[in-house]
Amino acid sequence: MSGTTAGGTVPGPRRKPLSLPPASASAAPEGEEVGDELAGAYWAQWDGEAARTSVWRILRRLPSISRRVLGMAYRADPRATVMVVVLQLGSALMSAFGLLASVRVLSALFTQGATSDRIHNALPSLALVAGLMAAQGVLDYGVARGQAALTPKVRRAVEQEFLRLNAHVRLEAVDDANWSDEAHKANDRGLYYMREAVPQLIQLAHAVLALIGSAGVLTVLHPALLPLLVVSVIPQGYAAIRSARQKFLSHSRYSTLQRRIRLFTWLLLDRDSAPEVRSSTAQRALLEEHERFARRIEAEDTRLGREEANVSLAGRTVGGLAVGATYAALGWMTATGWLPLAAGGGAFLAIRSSRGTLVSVVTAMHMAYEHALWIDDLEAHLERCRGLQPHRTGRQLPDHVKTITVADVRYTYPEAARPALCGVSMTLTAGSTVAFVGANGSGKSTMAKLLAGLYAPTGGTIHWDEVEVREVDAESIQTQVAMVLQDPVEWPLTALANVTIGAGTITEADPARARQAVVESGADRVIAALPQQWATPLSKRFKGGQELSGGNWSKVAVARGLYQDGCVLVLDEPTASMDARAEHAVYNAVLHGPRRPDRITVLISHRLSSVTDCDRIYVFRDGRVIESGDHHTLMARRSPTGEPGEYAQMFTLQAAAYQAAMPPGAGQAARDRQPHTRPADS
Ligand SMILES: Nc1ncnc2c1ncn2[C@@H]1O[C@H](COP(=O)(O)OP(=O)(O)OP(=O)(O)O)[C@@H](O)[C@H]1O
Repeated sequence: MSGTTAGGTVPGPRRKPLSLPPASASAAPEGEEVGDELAGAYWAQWDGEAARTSVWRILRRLPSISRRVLGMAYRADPRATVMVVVLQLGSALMSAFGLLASVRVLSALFTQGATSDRIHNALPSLALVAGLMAAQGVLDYGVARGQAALTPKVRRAVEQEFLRLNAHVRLEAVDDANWSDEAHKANDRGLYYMREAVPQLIQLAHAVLALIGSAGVLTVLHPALLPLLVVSVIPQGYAAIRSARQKFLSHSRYSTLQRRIRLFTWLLLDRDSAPEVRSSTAQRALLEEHERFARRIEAEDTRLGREEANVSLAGRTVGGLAVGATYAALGWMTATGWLPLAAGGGAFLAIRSSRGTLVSVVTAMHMAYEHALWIDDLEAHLERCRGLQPHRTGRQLPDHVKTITVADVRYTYPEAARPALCGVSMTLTAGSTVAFVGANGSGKSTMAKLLAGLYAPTGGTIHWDEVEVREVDAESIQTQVAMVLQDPVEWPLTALANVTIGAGTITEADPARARQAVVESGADRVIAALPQQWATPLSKRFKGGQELSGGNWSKVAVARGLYQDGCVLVLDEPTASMDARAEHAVYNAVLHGPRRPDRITVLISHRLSSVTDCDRIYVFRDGRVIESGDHHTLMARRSPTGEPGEYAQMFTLQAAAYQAAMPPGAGQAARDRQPHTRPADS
C-alpha cells in the first residue's frame, strides 16, 4: 500500500507473499512442557519464581517485604496495625512462657516422692500453664480482631487507588498495545496478592515468632539444646523447602493448563459466541480441543498427586530419621545427667512443635517472596499511572465558548511511523454545525478527539476563545465536550443510567432533559417499548434485562451525548448502524432542531447526504484539511485543470450509485417526501 503526503508518495511496507497453510496444525502453540506454550504470557510471568530462587535470596528479601506490607497496613489503619503487632508479640511470649511453665510441671512430676505430693507441687505450674494458654487465646483473639479491621481497609485502599489512577490515565497511554496486559496483570495478580499480603504476613510472623520462642526456651533449658534443634530441623527444613518448591512449580504448570481449558469452556458457554458456535457447527472442534486439555489436566493431576506423595514420603523419612537421632541424643543427655529429666521432656515438646512450625515458615516465606514480585509490578504500574495522569493546572475552561480556533495542529500517535494530523487549522463558532469528511484513516476521529481533550496536540495550538487548552485542566475540556462514537459502549446499566452517564452520574437524572434527549435521538420509542421503560437494565446479565439492536444502542448513545449538554457535541458516525429513517431523524434533530445557540456540533460521516446542511464541511486527506466550505461551495470547486474537487467527486460518486438504481421518476417522488436532499451511501 502507498499513501500520498505533502512530500510525495510514501512506499508501503514490503510484504512477503503469504505461503500456503499446513494441512493439519494444533489450534494453538503447544510445547512439550506445559509451561512452554504460554511462556512469556503476562499472567504467568512470576509463577514458580520462588522455586527457582535461592533460599538465601528469599530470606534477604523478607525484611523489606515485611516493611512494605507493614507500611501499607499502617497507612490504612495505624491503630489496628500497632495493635496487631503488639498482640502478636505478646502471643509469642505467652507461648514461650507456656513451654517453660510446662517444663516446671514436668520437673514437679518427675521429682521423687509420693504421687499426691508431686501432683500437689505441680499444681501452681499447671495453673500457670492454663493461665498462659488462656492469655495467649485472648491475645490471638485480639490479633484476629485487628486483622479483621485491617485487611478489608488495606484491600479497599489499594483497590481504590489502583482503579482511580487507571481510570484517569491519559488515552494515549491506554492506546499502547502493552498497556492492557500491564493493567490486567496488575489487577489479576498484583492487586490480588496485595490484598492478601496483610493476613499472609501475620501468618508468617506467627510462625517465625513461634519458632524463635521454641529456640529461646531450648537455650534457657540447656545451651547445648539449640544446636540439637538446628540439627534436627535442617533435614526437615530441607524437605519442607523441596516440597514447597515442587508445589510452586506444579502450580504454575497447572494454572497454565487451567487457563487454556477455560478458554474453550468459555467459548462453549458464552452467549456472544453461541450463534456462531452452532451455525458453523464449531461445537465438535471445540469439544475435542476441550477434551484434549482435560486429558492433559487429568494426567497433570495424577502426576502432581504422585509427586507430592513421593516428596512427602521422602520428607517424612528424612525428617523422621533426624528427629529419631535428636530424641536419641536427648535420651543420652538425660541418662548421663547432662540434662535434668524435666528439661529433656520440655525439649521434646519444643522440638516437636518446631517441626510443624518450620513447614509453615518455609511455605509462607516462599509465598511472600513470589507474591512480592507481583506486588513490585503492581507498584511499578501505579507509579507509571501517576506519571500519566491528565495535566492539572487548576484552570478551568469558560462555561460558554464563542470560538474554538485550531491552528496548525499536529498529532502523532505514540510509536506511530507517521503523523495522524499534520498541520490542521480551522475555526469553529458557537451555534454552527460542521462536518469532517474524508477517506478512512484521514484523521477525522483524531481531530475530534483532540477537540475533546482526549489527546493533547503534539504541535500547534487549540484555543477556546483566548484560552489555550494546554493551560486548563484536561478534565474541564472533557466535561464540555460530548462525544458519541461509532461503537458506543453498551453500558450494562438501566436505560436511564445509559442516558445520564455522559453527564457523570448513574443515579440521578434531570427528567425533562433526559426525555428531550431521547426524543431528539429517536431513543424514546426504544425505551417506551422496554418492559420497565427507563428502569429496564440494558443487559441480559441482569434479571429482566433486555438486549438492544445495534441501531437502537446508537440512538441511546446519541441521547447520552445530547443529555451531556456540553458546549461541543461530536457525533463520530454514530448513525452507521441505524436504519435510514432513524439516521435521518437524528441528523434532522441535530441540524434543524432547537439547536443551542452556544453549541458547536461536529458531525463525522461517510454518508455525505447527511452533511449537506452543515454550515461548514472540512475534507480530510492524509491528516490534512484539503478543502473546506459549505456544500454548495465545495460542489462548485474546481482544480486549475477543471477537475471537480475531492468533496464534489465523493458526493457525485455516492449520488450516482443510488440514481443508477432508481426507477425513472422515483427520485423526484422521494425528494418530494424528504425535506432535505440525500444522496446514497458509497
Ligand atoms: N489509537 C491509535 N493508535 C495509533 N494509530 C492510530 C490510532 N487511532 C488512529 N490511528 C491512526 O491514525 C490515522 C488517522 O486515524 P483516524 O481514526 O483519525 O481516521 P479517520 O479519518 O477517523 O478514519 P475512519 O474514517 O476509518 O474512522 C490512521 O492512520 C490510523 O491508523
